[in-house]
Amino acid sequence: MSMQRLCPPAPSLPVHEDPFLLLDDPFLLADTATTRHVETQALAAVQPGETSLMQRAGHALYRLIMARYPHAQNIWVLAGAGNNGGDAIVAAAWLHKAGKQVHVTWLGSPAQMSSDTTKAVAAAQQAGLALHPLDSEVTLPAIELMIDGLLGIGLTPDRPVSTKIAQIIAAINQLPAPVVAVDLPSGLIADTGAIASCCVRADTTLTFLCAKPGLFTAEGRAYSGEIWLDTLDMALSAPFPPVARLWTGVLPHPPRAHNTHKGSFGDVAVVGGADSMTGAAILAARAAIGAGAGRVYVSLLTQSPAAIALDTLHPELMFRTIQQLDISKLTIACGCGAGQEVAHVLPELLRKCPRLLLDADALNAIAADAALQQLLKARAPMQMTTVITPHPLEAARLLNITVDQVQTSRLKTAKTLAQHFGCICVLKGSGTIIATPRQISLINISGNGALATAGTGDVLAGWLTGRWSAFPDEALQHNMACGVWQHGDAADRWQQAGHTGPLPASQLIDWLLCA
Ligand SMILES: NC(=O)C1=CN([C@@H]2O[C@H](COP(=O)(O)OP(=O)(O)OC[C@H]3O[C@@H](n4cnc5c(N)ncnc54)[C@H](OP(=O)(O)O)[C@@H]3O)[C@@H](O)[C@H]2O)[C@@H](O)CC1
Ligand SMILES: Nc1ncnc2c1ncn2[C@@H]1O[C@H](COP(=O)(O)OP(=O)(O)O)[C@@H](O)[C@H]1O
Ligand SMILES: [K+]
Repeated sequence: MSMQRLCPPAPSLPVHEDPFLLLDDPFLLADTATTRHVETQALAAVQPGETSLMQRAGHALYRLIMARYPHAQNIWVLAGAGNNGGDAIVAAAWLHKAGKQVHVTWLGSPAQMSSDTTKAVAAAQQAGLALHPLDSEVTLPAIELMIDGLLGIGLTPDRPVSTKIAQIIAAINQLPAPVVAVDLPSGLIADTGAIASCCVRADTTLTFLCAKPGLFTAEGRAYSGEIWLDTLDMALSAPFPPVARLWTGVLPHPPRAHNTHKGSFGDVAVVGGADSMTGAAILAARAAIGAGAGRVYVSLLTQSPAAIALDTLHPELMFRTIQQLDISKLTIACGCGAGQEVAHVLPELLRKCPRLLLDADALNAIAADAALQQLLKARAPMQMTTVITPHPLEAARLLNITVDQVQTSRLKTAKTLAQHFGCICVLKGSGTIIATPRQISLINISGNGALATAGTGDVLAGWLTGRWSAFPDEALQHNMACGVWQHGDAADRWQQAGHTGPLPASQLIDWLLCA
């Protein structure tokens, strides 16, 4: 069975430590250059008389449409001039043979067709299916389904979508009928998930041969809908390095053993909560205890005498000053609502804390101070481990680039930060990336816009720190990826329960705890 749904994923989590056998693992993601290599090899592997890759792709598309949209009778197929359009034309011919009312708008011309597209066009016409130029009117009474075969991996990323295609994309996005995208929603850049200038908003995307990272991060999730992969029955021999891997679940842990005690799960401190932002530190601390830490301390940075010294809803949290804590024995989350005060405590934390997660204001302080950057870089060689959890603006500040530059190259940005500072980088946002200096980057698949509300990042920081403290022997990248996945999964369950608005950060903790 070569077709499978990647997103939302099936509940099981296959963990592959060896990332070099592309196609054996549907969760490995390939960039366009690799996809083209795979395509070349796949084309060479097709024996004379066997169906071509385009025929397989078009037939897979037809099967998916018949399964997902069986009642759609009136179908508008938008076929571009390249092979993406060829795939759509093959599917259109099958749909026509199945008795559907199919209207094909084709932007290609006989003078500029690949040989596979030439065959697809000829076969469609032989089957009695007309291919209409753009200026002819769509005659379908009421369109029930659209097939977007305008642009695939051949989209030139550094040039805006042409006016003609942009107008078609605008028309598609205005119509109420669902859209099935061929390989990629047209306009989405396969390698990054950025959009060229406009993009088809698909309900379902069927991608071919290899899954592409752009479907899963940046704008990808918003434009791709449900994502399916068809490997076109290719069994390829040569290994290709993937660019990233999807992270789709949580690794199982044995239940807490009978003979454990609070000391078995480590101590966490949350350093943050400057004036008027104490809530951020409380959120992180509550999340840390929920994630499994044995004891959780809160070190508030506020100087206000009115600052809280007890969380009445979570009296298990202990309020201490940093001076009262033994930094060298703790797992610390620093930054949650920490304001500018954090710059004063960071040097000591960076020098002494063995397991340090840096978020928000801690990252902003480091971005603004070369000496702090040196201290951060010095940690890895001294066997001290760091996780940073920037959102795109914090990542931009750390690298002195723009948010747009971050969002148009999220995988590269996360890897650069991990390598530059010798840490694990959790680059937040839709399709959160978990990068390390050397391992393959992971893209988290869970989560949704309900998380776009203040404080959910503080909850993530605390949750990850709590997991780190409770499971110190688990491979850190996987540990952090599991925590990121749980955080997103809580928001997915919240939506599945029928909520449509934002998920308040304090409630997010409750949803994390009732997984
Ligand atoms: N590899 C695989 O796994 C397999 C690949 N297969 C399929 O082939 C697809 C790739 O086909 P492809 O190479 O022909 O490119 P494609 O996406 O049709 O785009 C080319 C067209 O887009 C146009 N164009 C480009 N940029 C533009 C812009 N900014 N604005 C406007 N136009 C722009 C460009 O025009 P030009 O640059 O020539 O002016 C040209 O007309 C792939 O996605 C998959 O569906 C399957 O059949 C089998 C397995
Ligand atoms: N649209 C979205 N899809 C998936 N995750 C999201 C989305 N918006 C926000 N999130 C997640 O919510 C959290 C927000 O963190 P952050 O921006 O630091 O917020 P704050 O600083 O207010 O706590 C991150 O984990 C981020 O990945
Ligand atoms: K497309």
